[in-house]
Amino acid sequence: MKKILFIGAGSMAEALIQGWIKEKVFTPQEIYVTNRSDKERLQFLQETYGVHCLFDQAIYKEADLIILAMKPKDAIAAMCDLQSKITEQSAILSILAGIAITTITEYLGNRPVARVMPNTSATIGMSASGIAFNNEVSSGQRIMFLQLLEAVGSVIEVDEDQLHAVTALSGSGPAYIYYLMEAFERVGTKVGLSKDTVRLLMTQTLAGTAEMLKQSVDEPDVLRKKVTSPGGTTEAGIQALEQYQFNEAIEACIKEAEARSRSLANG
Ligand SMILES: NC(=O)C1=CN([C@@H]2O[C@H](COP(=O)(O)OP(=O)(O)OC[C@H]3O[C@@H](n4cnc5c(N)ncnc54)[C@H](OP(=O)(O)O)[C@@H]3O)[C@@H](O)[C@H]2O)C=CC1
Ligand SMILES: O=C(O)[C@@H]1CCC=N1
Repeated sequence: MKKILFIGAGSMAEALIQGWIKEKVFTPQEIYVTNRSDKERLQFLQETYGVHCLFDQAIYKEADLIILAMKPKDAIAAMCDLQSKITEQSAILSILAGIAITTITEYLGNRPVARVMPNTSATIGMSASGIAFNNEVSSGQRIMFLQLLEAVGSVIEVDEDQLHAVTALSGSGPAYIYYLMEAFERVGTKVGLSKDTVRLLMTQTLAGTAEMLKQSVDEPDVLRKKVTSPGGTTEAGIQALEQYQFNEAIEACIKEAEARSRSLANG
């Protein structure tokens, strides 16, 4: 039986735990979770998913894989605490935004590290993840890491530096879409629909649009033009988006998020 140890028990740890258990990648008995101080949170995870949250210190040395899942600002303290507890062999999977692999090996020693940027849709097996490895990762371990992320969605290997952009786009991406949905629901009720009706219409519209982009050979602008009748409703809506500088807003959003990811490395 494997031993997978999560250091950090927040939203993203829970998303991966849920996804891996649902996809039968690990059994709950194979998963160990710890945090800094929030005992109620650990109790919730233990009761909800059946994972181990109270365990012997020996587990640190026995763990096959250690997952760094605390906030970037807490990473150095967590790694300082971890360094004497783990063996030289254990591999690391880091989901920390911004923190370089070299920072991890500086604190935890030279060892196999996969740096991953998943998103919370891992909960339902729909994450879009970026991944980068250090040279200590063997070809077998590389396959293992890729399979772990494929089990909870899609995964693409990128240069480590590109993970900042991945973080700004797909790591944070679900929040942008939820924010968009909040706006649709707010305005949808102003133009006469119930919130439930807006939710139903727009979740299906988002899902259908994503599927069209996956299946169609056409570029997004071609697909957009097929919706946009001259003098019609879509044209009026898009003109309003342009008037409110939609493109500038999106550019600022992604650039700010990317820059924040880079700055997280500096604490
Ligand atoms: N949320 C998201 O959508 C995504 C997050 N990420 C990355 O995942 C990481 C976690 O994010 P998220 O789950 O949102 O964070 P949360 O704030 O939800 O959870 C952070 C967890 O880390 C624990 N923690 C803090 N310090 C330590 C420590 N020294 N030792 C052990 N555990 C510690 C906290 O414990 P306690 O509560 O007891 O303090 C808490 O359980 C971040 O690095 C983030 O960049 C990546 C992709 C998407
Ligand atoms: O907001 C954050 O910093 C993390 C990284 C990507 C999503 N959440």
